[in-house]
Amino acid sequence: MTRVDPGIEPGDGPDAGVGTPTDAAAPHGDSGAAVAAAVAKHVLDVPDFPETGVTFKDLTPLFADPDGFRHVIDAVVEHHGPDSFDVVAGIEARGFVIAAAVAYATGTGVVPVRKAGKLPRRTISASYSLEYGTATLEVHEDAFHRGERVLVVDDVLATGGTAEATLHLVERAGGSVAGFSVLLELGFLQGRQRLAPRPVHALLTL
Ligand SMILES: O=P(O)(O)OC[C@H]1O[C@H](OP(=O)(O)OP(=O)(O)O)[C@H](O)[C@@H]1O
Ligand SMILES: Nc1ncnc2[nH]cnc12
Repeated sequence: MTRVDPGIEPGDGPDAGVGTPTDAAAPHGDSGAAVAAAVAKHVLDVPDFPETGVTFKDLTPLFADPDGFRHVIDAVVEHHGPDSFDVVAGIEARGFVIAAAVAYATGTGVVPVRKAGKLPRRTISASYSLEYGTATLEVHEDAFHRGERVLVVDDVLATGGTAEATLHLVERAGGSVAGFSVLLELGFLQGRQRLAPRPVHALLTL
């Protein structure tokens, strides 16, 4: 199946909400420069979203690009190697997209880590703050088997609040975090430090 490019270029239309290519002069990350460049190519910076002062990194063009998407999923799978985790936890919302593809490629399953109030059965929850506000994440209390090795995936690691809350949920639910994979890390926000000593794998670090 060939996807027709909608032909929208950064800078088309009114400025507000269009986005500009992210500034990654020498792209680097934990899977090497080529993978980092493949991510950077499809990231748009959206100023003042969702609130004034925040530059939002929009990865939806990366998900929509067939080569880009395949490239990043392959890089995550390759990094972790066979039999290094039992299940993939995807963080709502964009982490779901990555988790499903990684799980399919590795013959594992997906556990959704959801925003509060979305899961139908008994949950455990953890609240946290991020660049723009506070939120609560939940998993079903029986989401993980005891000792199950969990790969946690998301699109962006910024302050690390979201990932750290997920770490606590996995551990409280009886699992153990084998590692984190993100497509984009905002290194200046030092989220990685909050997750130490668990391994963090970022395809592009800005
Ligand atoms: O490292 P942190 O500072 O915690 O930020 C990272 C989180 O922020 C974004 O999600 P967001 O909370 O915007 O939710 P959404 O995916 O539902 O839009 C992103 O997808 C990560 O989950
Ligand atoms: N600047 C940002 N862009 C995209 N997702 C984010 N999550 C937290 N900060 C973010």
